Amino acid sequence: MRLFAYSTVLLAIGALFTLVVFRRVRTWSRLRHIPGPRLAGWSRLWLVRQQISGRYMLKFREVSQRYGPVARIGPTYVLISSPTEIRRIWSIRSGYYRAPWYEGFRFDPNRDSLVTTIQPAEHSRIRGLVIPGYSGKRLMPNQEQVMDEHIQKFLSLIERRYVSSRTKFRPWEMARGMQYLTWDVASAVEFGEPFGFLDADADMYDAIAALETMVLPCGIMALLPELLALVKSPLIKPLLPKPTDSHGVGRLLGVIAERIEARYSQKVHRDDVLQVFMRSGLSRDDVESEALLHLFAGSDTTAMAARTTVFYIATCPAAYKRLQAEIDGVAATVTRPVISDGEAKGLRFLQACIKESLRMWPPAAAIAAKISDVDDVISGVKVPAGTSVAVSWLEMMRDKNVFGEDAEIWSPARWLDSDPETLKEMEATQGMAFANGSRWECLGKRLASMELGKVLFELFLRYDFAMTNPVEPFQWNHQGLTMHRNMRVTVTKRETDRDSM
Ligand code: HEM
Repeated sequence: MRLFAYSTVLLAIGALFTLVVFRRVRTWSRLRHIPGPRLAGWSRLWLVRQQISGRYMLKFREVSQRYGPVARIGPTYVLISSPTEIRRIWSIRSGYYRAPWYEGFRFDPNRDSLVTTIQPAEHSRIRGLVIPGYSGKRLMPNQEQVMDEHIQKFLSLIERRYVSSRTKFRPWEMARGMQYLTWDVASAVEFGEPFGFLDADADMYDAIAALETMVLPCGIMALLPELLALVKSPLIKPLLPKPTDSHGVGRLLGVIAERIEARYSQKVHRDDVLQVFMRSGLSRDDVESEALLHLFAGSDTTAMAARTTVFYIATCPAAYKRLQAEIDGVAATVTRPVISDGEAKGLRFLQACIKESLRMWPPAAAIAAKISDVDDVISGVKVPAGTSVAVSWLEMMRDKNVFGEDAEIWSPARWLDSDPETLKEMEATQGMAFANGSRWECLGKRLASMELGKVLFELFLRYDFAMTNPVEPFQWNHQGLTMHRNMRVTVTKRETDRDSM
């Protein structure tokens, strides 16, 4: 009897093992014609390892260079790098939609926001409802005014605390410093009231740091949906941050929940983004998700773009001089105390510096997998339906066929002296930094561009910037979004101290 029981168990284990092996081989063979790292074809653990390394943007580039424009990076994942093919796949009528990868980035594992909504019809419906909030029209006070107030606060903070001279050395940690600005702008635009990071000159409740640590688990859940299912389970859910926690993300969520509750119970009325979302016809749960997305999607991306631009300018003397000459040329005639958005947009070299920085290091360079229900041919390679198609951002943005032999170099002048045909191709490729022309085109592009133009103009008008530690100017970690640490900058006043340092 016992022998019978043992052999039944052994048989069951054997059958299960055979089934697993059979399914693995079947999955592997669907993309066996596509080259890539060997382990990647068999297991998602290769991708998980890249995610954990905090460097996958670089690794993806290496893979594209080694294996070509279509490379296999997972049992059901391919990585593509051709700018024209990426634009085609992301275009509105391509038939591609978001892969389940996006679901790993839900704020609440049981609820979607616009950015995690996969089904195209549902995505279009929500997008249509939130667009008025992002357009910034008819909001009071207008978003430019709100932004100007915060930029003034930001400049006054630098002036008070972070200007160095020969007798004072007060380096500025630009990574966090820029985040305080963008988080306060985003919250003020959304709720009519900032979180107060600039006033505190601190990461209030350690919320930004806590959020940064959450990106890695989200990235892993995006690759392993089984884990997402576990997180939804009653076993794990109680361990997740709650709005009642006194620190970190929990506290931040608590502040946001209080603000939303005050609005719904009509204790407060303001004509801001939140109010527009509430009037849009979204359910209260959806308003909460979209409010979080508005904050999270815009703050760190914009901060990252701003500090990368300062870094590139500070390390390129030719561009530095040209930018300062452009700024000085208009300084006496532009709107004070903060340049207007229209005026900043008219400064061609300033805009070229921003564009070039977004090209060299696109802030939202995630796996961003898209999927199709029909077979496709990408760069001449057959890609079966149901394959998740990821983007090799650096390889695309540094494509020599588009940007020329010096594609590897940060050179804003390329945006001013290229012929119209080349420029058109460059614009279309670089525009992918905001997913331009796609059904997922960034809804915050207007706000981000306004903030970048204004803040960079005002910073370079007043100050000189040098990386405090040129040997290791910063540390960084890439989890789809690049997070900088210890990006210490020496800020000096242009008029007085420039020549004496
Ligand atoms: C330099 C700054 C920014 C960059 C580079 C950027 C980039 C992007 C990219 C590439 C996407 C497409 C994501 C995908 O589908 O995989 C996206 C989507 C989105 N962005 Fe931005 N973004 C920036 C700033 C902002 C700001 C300031 C906001 C909010 C105020 C914002 C809100 C959104 C939203 C809501 C979406 C989702 C659109 C949709 O699914 O239809 N972004 N962004």
